[in-house]
Amino acid sequence: MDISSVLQGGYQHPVSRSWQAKRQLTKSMFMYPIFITDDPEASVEITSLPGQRRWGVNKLEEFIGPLVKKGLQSVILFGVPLTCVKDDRGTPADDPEGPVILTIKKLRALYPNLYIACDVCLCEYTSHGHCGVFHTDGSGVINSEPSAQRIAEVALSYAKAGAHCVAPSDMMDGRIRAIKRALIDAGYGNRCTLMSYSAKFASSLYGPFRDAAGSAPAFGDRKCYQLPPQAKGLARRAIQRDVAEGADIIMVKPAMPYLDVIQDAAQLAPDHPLACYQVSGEYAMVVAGARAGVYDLRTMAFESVESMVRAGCTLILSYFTPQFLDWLDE
Ligand SMILES: NCc1[nH]cc(CCC(=O)O)c1CC(=O)O
Ligand SMILES: [Zn+2]
Ligand SMILES: [Zn+2]
Repeated sequence: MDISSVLQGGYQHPVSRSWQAKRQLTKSMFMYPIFITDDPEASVEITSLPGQRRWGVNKLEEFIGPLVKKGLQSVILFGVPLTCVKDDRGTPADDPEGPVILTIKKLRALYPNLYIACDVCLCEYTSHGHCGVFHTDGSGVINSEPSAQRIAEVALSYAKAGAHCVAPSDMMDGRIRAIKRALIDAGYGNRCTLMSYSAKFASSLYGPFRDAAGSAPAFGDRKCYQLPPQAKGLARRAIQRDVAEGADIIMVKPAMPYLDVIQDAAQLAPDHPLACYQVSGEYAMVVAGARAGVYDLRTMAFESVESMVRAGCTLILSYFTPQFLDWLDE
Protein backbone atom coordinates (compact mmCIF):
# COMPACT_ATOMS: atom_id res chain seq x y z
CA MET A 1 0.00 0.00 0.00
CA ASP A 2 1.19 3.49 -0.74
CA ILE A 3 2.45 5.51 2.28
CA SER A 4 -0.14 8.23 1.74
CA SER A 5 -2.98 5.69 2.04
CA VAL A 6 -2.22 4.56 5.60
CA LEU A 7 -4.21 6.22 8.45
CA GLN A 8 -4.48 3.45 10.98
CA GLY A 9 -0.91 3.62 12.23
CA GLY A 10 -2.02 6.69 14.17
CA TYR A 11 -5.06 5.39 16.09
CA GLN A 12 -4.76 1.66 16.57
CA HIS A 13 -4.77 1.87 20.40
CA PRO A 14 -7.31 3.49 22.81
CA VAL A 15 -4.64 5.88 24.06
CA SER A 16 -3.57 7.02 20.62
CA ARG A 17 -7.26 7.33 19.68
CA SER A 18 -7.73 9.74 22.58
CA TRP A 19 -4.93 11.95 21.17
CA GLN A 20 -6.97 12.47 18.03
CA ALA A 21 -9.30 14.78 19.99
CA LYS A 22 -8.27 18.43 19.99
CA ARG A 23 -9.82 18.79 23.46
CA GLN A 24 -10.80 16.11 26.00
CA LEU A 25 -14.17 16.08 27.77
CA THR A 26 -13.91 17.19 31.39
CA LYS A 27 -16.40 17.39 34.26
CA SER A 28 -16.21 21.19 34.29
CA MET A 29 -17.59 21.26 30.73
CA PHE A 30 -20.97 20.13 32.04
CA MET A 31 -23.66 22.43 33.43
CA TYR A 32 -26.67 20.61 34.86
CA PRO A 33 -30.18 22.04 34.21
CA ILE A 34 -32.41 21.57 37.26
CA PHE A 35 -36.11 22.27 37.83
CA ILE A 36 -37.16 23.89 41.10
CA THR A 37 -40.79 24.06 42.03
CA ASP A 38 -42.63 26.03 44.68
CA ASP A 39 -43.61 23.06 46.86
CA PRO A 40 -40.53 22.98 49.15
CA GLU A 41 -40.89 19.22 49.74
CA ALA A 42 -41.33 18.22 46.07
CA SER A 43 -39.44 15.36 44.45
CA VAL A 44 -41.64 14.58 41.47
CA GLU A 45 -40.61 12.56 38.46
CA ILE A 46 -40.97 14.24 35.05
CA THR A 47 -42.31 11.48 32.83
CA SER A 48 -41.27 13.10 29.54
CA LEU A 49 -37.68 13.53 30.86
CA PRO A 50 -36.75 10.11 32.21
CA GLY A 51 -34.53 10.37 35.27
CA GLN A 52 -35.20 14.08 35.89
CA ARG A 53 -37.39 15.50 38.67
CA ARG A 54 -38.95 18.69 39.87
CA TRP A 55 -37.35 19.48 43.19
CA GLY A 56 -38.39 21.54 46.20
CA VAL A 57 -35.97 23.79 48.07
CA ASN A 58 -35.91 21.48 51.11
CA LYS A 59 -34.78 18.55 48.93
CA LEU A 60 -31.82 20.29 47.33
CA GLU A 61 -29.24 18.91 49.72
CA GLU A 62 -30.14 15.27 49.15
CA PHE A 63 -30.31 15.90 45.40
CA ILE A 64 -27.23 18.07 44.79
CA GLY A 65 -24.96 16.97 47.64
CA PRO A 66 -23.98 13.59 46.14
CA LEU A 67 -23.41 15.21 42.74
CA VAL A 68 -21.09 17.86 44.19
CA LYS A 69 -19.13 15.01 45.83
CA LYS A 70 -18.73 13.43 42.39
CA GLY A 71 -17.40 16.66 40.92
CA LEU A 72 -20.43 18.66 39.77
CA GLN A 73 -19.18 22.20 39.06
CA SER A 74 -22.19 24.11 37.76
CA VAL A 75 -25.97 24.10 37.56
CA ILE A 76 -28.55 26.17 35.72
CA LEU A 77 -31.84 26.76 37.54
CA PHE A 78 -35.31 26.73 36.01
CA GLY A 79 -38.23 27.85 38.16
CA VAL A 80 -41.44 25.86 37.91
CA PRO A 81 -44.12 27.88 39.72
CA LEU A 82 -47.21 25.75 40.22
CA THR A 83 -49.23 27.72 42.76
CA CYS A 84 -48.43 31.39 41.98
CA VAL A 85 -50.74 33.79 40.13
CA LYS A 86 -49.36 34.42 36.64
CA ASP A 87 -50.00 37.72 34.85
CA ASP A 88 -49.18 39.40 31.54
CA ARG A 89 -45.74 40.64 32.68
CA GLY A 90 -44.56 37.61 34.63
CA THR A 91 -44.63 39.24 38.06
CA PRO A 92 -43.81 36.01 39.99
CA ALA A 93 -40.44 35.67 38.15
CA ASP A 94 -38.62 37.82 40.68
CA ASP A 95 -40.71 37.07 43.76
CA PRO A 96 -38.14 37.13 46.58
CA GLU A 97 -39.91 34.11 48.10
CA GLY A 98 -40.11 32.30 44.73
CA PRO A 99 -38.32 29.00 44.14
CA VAL A 100 -35.43 30.37 42.05
CA ILE A 101 -34.31 33.07 44.47
CA LEU A 102 -34.67 30.74 47.47
CA THR A 103 -32.63 28.11 45.64
CA ILE A 104 -29.83 30.51 44.72
CA LYS A 105 -29.43 31.47 48.37
CA LYS A 106 -29.63 27.90 49.60
CA LEU A 107 -27.10 26.55 47.10
CA ARG A 108 -24.69 29.43 47.75
CA ALA A 109 -24.81 28.61 51.45
CA LEU A 110 -24.51 24.83 51.04
CA TYR A 111 -21.88 24.64 48.27
CA PRO A 112 -19.56 27.67 48.17
CA ASN A 113 -17.67 26.37 45.12
CA LEU A 114 -20.68 25.50 42.97
CA TYR A 115 -21.27 27.86 40.03
CA ILE A 116 -24.92 28.85 39.90
CA ALA A 117 -26.49 30.04 36.66
CA CYS A 118 -30.15 31.00 36.29
CA ASP A 119 -32.24 30.79 33.17
CA VAL A 120 -34.03 34.12 32.82
CA CYS A 121 -37.34 34.06 31.02
CA LEU A 122 -40.91 35.16 31.50
CA CYS A 123 -42.75 32.23 29.89
CA GLU A 124 -42.88 30.18 33.09
CA TYR A 125 -44.52 33.17 34.83
CA THR A 126 -46.78 34.85 32.27
CA SER A 127 -50.49 34.07 31.97
CA HIS A 128 -50.09 33.82 28.16
CA GLY A 129 -46.99 31.60 28.41
CA HIS A 130 -44.90 33.73 26.05
CA CYS A 131 -41.34 34.86 26.75
CA GLY A 132 -42.00 38.62 26.54
CA VAL A 133 -44.57 41.36 27.04
CA PHE A 134 -47.19 42.18 24.39
CA HIS A 135 -48.11 45.53 22.85
CA THR A 136 -51.21 46.82 24.62
CA ASP A 137 -53.03 47.52 21.32
CA GLY A 138 -54.38 43.97 21.00
CA SER A 139 -52.18 43.28 17.95
CA GLY A 140 -50.80 40.10 19.53
CA VAL A 141 -47.27 41.30 18.79
CA ILE A 142 -44.44 41.18 21.33
CA ASN A 143 -43.13 44.57 22.40
CA SER A 144 -39.35 44.22 22.59
CA GLU A 145 -38.44 47.25 24.70
CA PRO A 146 -40.65 46.67 27.74
CA SER A 147 -39.87 42.95 27.40
CA ALA A 148 -36.13 43.63 27.59
CA GLN A 149 -36.66 46.00 30.54
CA ARG A 150 -38.73 43.46 32.46
CA ILE A 151 -36.24 40.66 31.70
CA ALA A 152 -33.38 42.90 32.88
CA GLU A 153 -35.24 43.51 36.17
CA VAL A 154 -35.62 39.78 36.71
CA ALA A 155 -31.96 39.10 35.80
CA LEU A 156 -30.78 41.76 38.25
CA SER A 157 -32.87 40.27 41.05
CA TYR A 158 -31.19 36.88 40.48
CA ALA A 159 -27.75 38.53 40.45
CA LYS A 160 -28.57 40.31 43.71
CA ALA A 161 -29.69 37.01 45.24
CA GLY A 162 -26.22 35.63 44.45
CA ALA A 163 -26.41 34.00 41.00
CA HIS A 164 -22.98 33.76 39.36
CA CYS A 165 -24.54 33.86 35.92
CA VAL A 166 -27.80 35.00 34.34
CA ALA A 167 -28.86 33.42 31.07
CA PRO A 168 -31.73 35.05 29.17
CA SER A 169 -33.51 32.51 26.94
CA ASP A 170 -36.30 34.74 25.61
CA MET A 171 -34.69 35.91 22.31
CA MET A 172 -36.11 39.45 22.57
CA ASP A 173 -34.19 42.15 20.70
CA GLY A 174 -32.02 44.30 22.92
CA ARG A 175 -32.15 42.20 26.06
CA ILE A 176 -28.40 41.59 26.32
CA ARG A 177 -27.66 45.32 26.30
CA ALA A 178 -30.50 46.00 28.77
CA ILE A 179 -29.31 43.30 31.19
CA LYS A 180 -25.63 44.28 30.94
CA ARG A 181 -26.57 47.92 31.61
CA ALA A 182 -28.70 46.96 34.62
CA LEU A 183 -25.93 44.74 36.04
CA ILE A 184 -23.25 47.41 35.65
CA ASP A 185 -25.43 50.22 37.03
CA ALA A 186 -26.25 48.17 40.13
CA GLY A 187 -22.59 47.24 40.71
CA TYR A 188 -22.80 43.66 39.42
CA GLY A 189 -20.83 44.19 36.20
CA ASN A 190 -17.81 42.30 37.50
CA ARG A 191 -19.68 39.78 39.63
CA CYS A 192 -22.21 38.23 37.32
CA THR A 193 -21.68 36.47 33.99
CA LEU A 194 -24.14 37.18 31.20
CA MET A 195 -24.66 34.05 29.12
CA SER A 196 -26.80 34.68 26.07
CA TYR A 197 -28.94 32.04 24.42
CA SER A 198 -27.85 33.81 21.23
CA ALA A 199 -28.77 31.35 18.55
CA LYS A 200 -31.90 29.74 19.91
CA PHE A 201 -33.99 28.08 17.25
CA ALA A 202 -37.76 27.51 17.19
CA SER A 203 -37.32 23.77 17.65
CA SER A 204 -39.57 20.74 18.09
CA LEU A 205 -37.09 19.55 20.70
CA TYR A 206 -38.37 21.68 23.62
CA GLY A 207 -41.53 19.62 24.19
CA PRO A 208 -40.43 17.71 27.32
CA PHE A 209 -39.06 20.93 28.84
CA ARG A 210 -42.34 22.80 28.35
CA ASP A 211 -44.09 19.87 29.95
CA ALA A 212 -41.61 19.93 32.86
CA ALA A 213 -41.68 23.71 33.33
CA GLY A 214 -45.35 24.31 32.51
CA SER A 215 -44.26 26.92 29.96
CA ALA A 216 -46.12 25.95 26.78
CA PRO A 217 -47.63 29.08 25.19
CA ALA A 218 -51.38 29.47 25.82
CA PHE A 219 -51.83 30.43 22.14
CA GLY A 220 -49.66 30.59 19.04
CA ASP A 221 -46.00 29.59 18.99
CA ARG A 222 -42.56 31.14 19.46
CA LYS A 223 -41.66 31.47 15.77
CA CYS A 224 -41.76 35.27 15.87
CA TYR A 225 -38.87 35.47 18.32
CA GLN A 226 -36.96 32.17 18.11
CA LEU A 227 -34.91 31.59 14.94
CA PRO A 228 -36.23 29.60 11.96
CA PRO A 229 -34.29 26.30 11.77
CA GLN A 230 -32.85 27.11 8.34
CA ALA A 231 -31.69 30.60 9.30
CA LYS A 232 -27.91 30.28 9.37
CA GLY A 233 -27.51 33.96 8.53
CA LEU A 234 -29.83 35.16 11.31
CA ALA A 235 -27.96 32.92 13.75
CA ARG A 236 -24.64 34.47 12.71
CA ARG A 237 -26.10 37.97 13.07
CA ALA A 238 -27.61 37.17 16.49
CA ILE A 239 -24.24 35.87 17.74
CA GLN A 240 -22.40 38.98 16.56
CA ARG A 241 -25.05 41.28 17.94
CA ASP A 242 -24.99 39.66 21.38
CA VAL A 243 -21.19 39.87 21.50
CA ALA A 244 -21.46 43.58 20.67
CA GLU A 245 -24.14 44.08 23.33
CA GLY A 246 -21.96 42.62 26.08
CA ALA A 247 -22.62 38.88 26.32
CA ASP A 248 -19.87 37.05 28.24
CA ILE A 249 -20.78 33.58 26.97
CA ILE A 250 -22.53 32.70 23.72
CA MET A 251 -24.89 29.73 23.51
CA VAL A 252 -26.32 27.70 20.66
CA LYS A 253 -29.52 25.75 21.26
CA PRO A 254 -30.48 22.97 20.47
CA ALA A 255 -27.06 21.42 20.01
CA MET A 256 -26.75 18.29 17.87
CA PRO A 257 -28.94 19.37 14.92
CA TYR A 258 -27.10 22.75 14.93
CA LEU A 259 -23.43 21.73 14.98
CA ASP A 260 -22.75 23.96 11.98
CA VAL A 261 -24.02 26.94 14.01
CA ILE A 262 -21.74 25.97 16.91
CA GLN A 263 -18.86 25.95 14.47
CA ASP A 264 -19.91 29.34 13.09
CA ALA A 265 -20.11 30.73 16.63
CA ALA A 266 -16.62 29.41 17.41
CA GLN A 267 -15.32 31.41 14.43
CA LEU A 268 -17.42 34.54 15.03
CA ALA A 269 -16.70 34.73 18.77
CA PRO A 270 -13.34 32.97 19.11
CA ASP A 271 -12.44 34.84 22.30
CA HIS A 272 -15.61 33.96 24.23
CA PRO A 273 -16.55 30.72 25.95
CA LEU A 274 -19.08 28.92 23.80
CA ALA A 275 -21.95 26.95 25.30
CA CYS A 276 -24.46 24.63 23.70
CA TYR A 277 -27.63 23.19 25.15
CA GLN A 278 -28.39 19.53 24.60
CA VAL A 279 -32.10 20.21 25.08
CA SER A 280 -34.85 18.10 26.57
CA GLY A 281 -35.94 16.53 23.28
CA GLU A 282 -32.36 15.60 22.36
CA TYR A 283 -31.92 13.95 25.74
CA ALA A 284 -35.26 12.15 25.43
CA MET A 285 -34.33 10.92 21.94
CA VAL A 286 -31.00 9.51 23.09
CA VAL A 287 -32.72 7.72 25.99
CA ALA A 288 -35.59 6.45 23.82
CA GLY A 289 -33.23 5.14 21.15
CA ALA A 290 -31.25 3.24 23.75
CA ARG A 291 -34.45 1.76 25.19
CA ALA A 292 -35.47 0.68 21.69
CA GLY A 293 -32.15 -1.13 21.28
CA VAL A 294 -30.83 1.19 18.57
CA TYR A 295 -27.55 1.80 20.44
CA ASP A 296 -25.92 1.64 23.85
CA LEU A 297 -26.91 4.66 25.97
CA ARG A 298 -23.46 5.54 27.27
CA THR A 299 -21.77 5.18 23.90
CA MET A 300 -24.39 7.38 22.22
CA ALA A 301 -24.32 9.98 25.00
CA PHE A 302 -20.54 10.27 24.56
CA GLU A 303 -20.86 10.48 20.78
CA SER A 304 -23.44 13.26 21.10
CA VAL A 305 -21.37 15.50 23.40
CA GLU A 306 -18.08 14.73 21.64
CA SER A 307 -19.66 16.04 18.44
CA MET A 308 -20.41 19.32 20.25
CA VAL A 309 -16.87 19.67 21.56
CA ARG A 310 -15.52 18.86 18.09
CA ALA A 311 -17.71 21.63 16.63
CA GLY A 312 -16.10 24.06 19.07
CA CYS A 313 -18.12 24.39 22.27
CA THR A 314 -16.43 24.72 25.66
CA LEU A 315 -19.48 24.19 27.85
CA ILE A 316 -22.45 21.81 27.51
CA LEU A 317 -25.79 22.14 29.26
CA SER A 318 -26.96 18.56 29.54
CA TYR A 319 -29.44 16.43 31.46
CA PHE A 320 -26.81 13.67 31.21
CA THR A 321 -24.51 15.61 33.57
CA PRO A 322 -24.99 13.24 36.56
CA GLN A 323 -24.14 10.23 34.38
CA PHE A 324 -21.07 11.92 32.91
CA LEU A 325 -19.76 12.59 36.43
CA ASP A 326 -19.69 8.80 36.82
CA TRP A 327 -18.66 7.92 33.29
CA LEU A 328 -15.69 10.33 33.26
CA ASP A 329 -14.32 8.53 36.35
CA GLU A 330 -14.44 5.08 34.75
N1 LIG B 1 -37.62 30.17 27.24
C1 LIG B 1 -37.93 28.98 27.90
C2 LIG B 1 -36.92 27.90 27.71
N2 LIG B 1 -35.72 27.90 28.33
C3 LIG B 1 -35.10 26.71 27.98
C4 LIG B 1 -35.91 26.01 27.11
C5 LIG B 1 -35.67 24.65 26.50
C6 LIG B 1 -34.82 23.73 27.27
C7 LIG B 1 -34.99 22.30 26.93
O1 LIG B 1 -35.78 21.91 26.05
O2 LIG B 1 -34.30 21.48 27.57
C8 LIG B 1 -37.05 26.76 26.92
C9 LIG B 1 -38.16 26.30 26.08
C10 LIG B 1 -38.77 27.21 25.10
O3 LIG B 1 -38.14 28.17 24.63
O4 LIG B 1 -39.91 26.95 24.81
ZN1 LIG C 1 -39.35 31.67 27.61
ZN1 LIG D 1 -36.10 29.95 29.38
